[in-house]
Amino acid sequence: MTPGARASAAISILDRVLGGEPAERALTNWGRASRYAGSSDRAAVRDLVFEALRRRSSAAAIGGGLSGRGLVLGLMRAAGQEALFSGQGHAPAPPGPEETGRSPDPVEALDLPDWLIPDLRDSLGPDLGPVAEALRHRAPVFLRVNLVKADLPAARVALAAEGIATRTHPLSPTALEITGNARRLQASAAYRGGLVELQDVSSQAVVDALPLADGMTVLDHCAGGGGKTLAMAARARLRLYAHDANPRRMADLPERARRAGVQVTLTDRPEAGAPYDLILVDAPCSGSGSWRRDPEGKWNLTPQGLDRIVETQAHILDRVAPMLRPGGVLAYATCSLLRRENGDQARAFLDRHPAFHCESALSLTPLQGGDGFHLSIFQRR
Ligand SMILES: C[S@@+](CC[C@H](N)C(=O)[O-])C[C@H]1O[C@@H](n2cnc3c(N)ncnc32)[C@H](O)[C@@H]1O
Repeated sequence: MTPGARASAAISILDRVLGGEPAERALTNWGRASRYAGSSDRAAVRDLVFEALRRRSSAAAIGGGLSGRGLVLGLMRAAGQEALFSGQGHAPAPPGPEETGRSPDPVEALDLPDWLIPDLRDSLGPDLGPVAEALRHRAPVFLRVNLVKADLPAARVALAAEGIATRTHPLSPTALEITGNARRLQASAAYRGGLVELQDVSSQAVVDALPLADGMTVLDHCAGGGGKTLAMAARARLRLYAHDANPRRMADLPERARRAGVQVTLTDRPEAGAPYDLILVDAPCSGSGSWRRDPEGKWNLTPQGLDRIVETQAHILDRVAPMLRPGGVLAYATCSLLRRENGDQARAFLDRHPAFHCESALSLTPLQGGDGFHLSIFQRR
């Protein structure tokens, strides 16, 4: 496919996304219907779609409208590549007089939902502008070295032998950032053999901060795909339980645990395994710290949706608190940048549960390299 044809494909996919179809599904449907597209075409179209979503409001202003065409035209114009809209071959038609566009205003330039900007300003203070800018760019790809199977230098060597270049990262001693040939990872022996897992560096830093020790009984209460479950299992010999309100999200966890060489028990009745020494609540949240990876999330969040999320977080904390033994640790994490979901939620929990005190808290934003994350560690007296 020519660059112009890729732009046309991105336009049609973005139109479907703006019409309500999830981006992954729209990309898959386009891929199925476009057998002529090779793997590099698919990757390029995907990159364009996600870049347009990360910069939705600024690209729409520059491109003259919130449509697939406006977004891609805005991206191309901003990059000095408007000539791609040539109308030749499969390229999009040249811009018409109504598509002159304009510079984004200061709010549009942040590429954040308007309604959330006061909350984000309140939460991030002077970091709002730099964080918004970071969220306009694609996230780096991080690996977690599985210490059950390899140390960091050995994993680096194994990856390098397969052409995958990496560097270490100061946020976590198990993290490697891929600097070359990320697309080779899934087929690599190092990945298939469980030496490394895909995991954001801030997620790793959150697990590093947990006071885990051999022999502990631990519950990962919102395990999802099990990224943090596996990271905890690699840190110490634990009796480890994984639970999720949507058990289908844990479907791959047994196979991932087998590949990683660790043991995890899935449970739909976490109360049955109580009392626990440590419970991790990696709570459902706005996802605002990971909008680089999930840019649709930033435009799909609504004020009502956020209220519901905050309520659910409080319910989950109230449910797990009695499952801890006295002296046990409750770790509350979100990949959110918002105070409502982080510090405010933690304070409200302590108000409702005087038997707990806050041991420590950690807040990360994309300015430190990984996703935005918050961790509060509470101890039951
Ligand atoms: C942020 S994700 C977890 C990510 C996962 N810990 C990881 O590291 O890959 C939040 C998870 O919480 C689950 N969840 C939502 N409401 C829940 C509830 N009331 N109780 C338990 N899990 C819940 C969701 O299904 C989702 O998988």
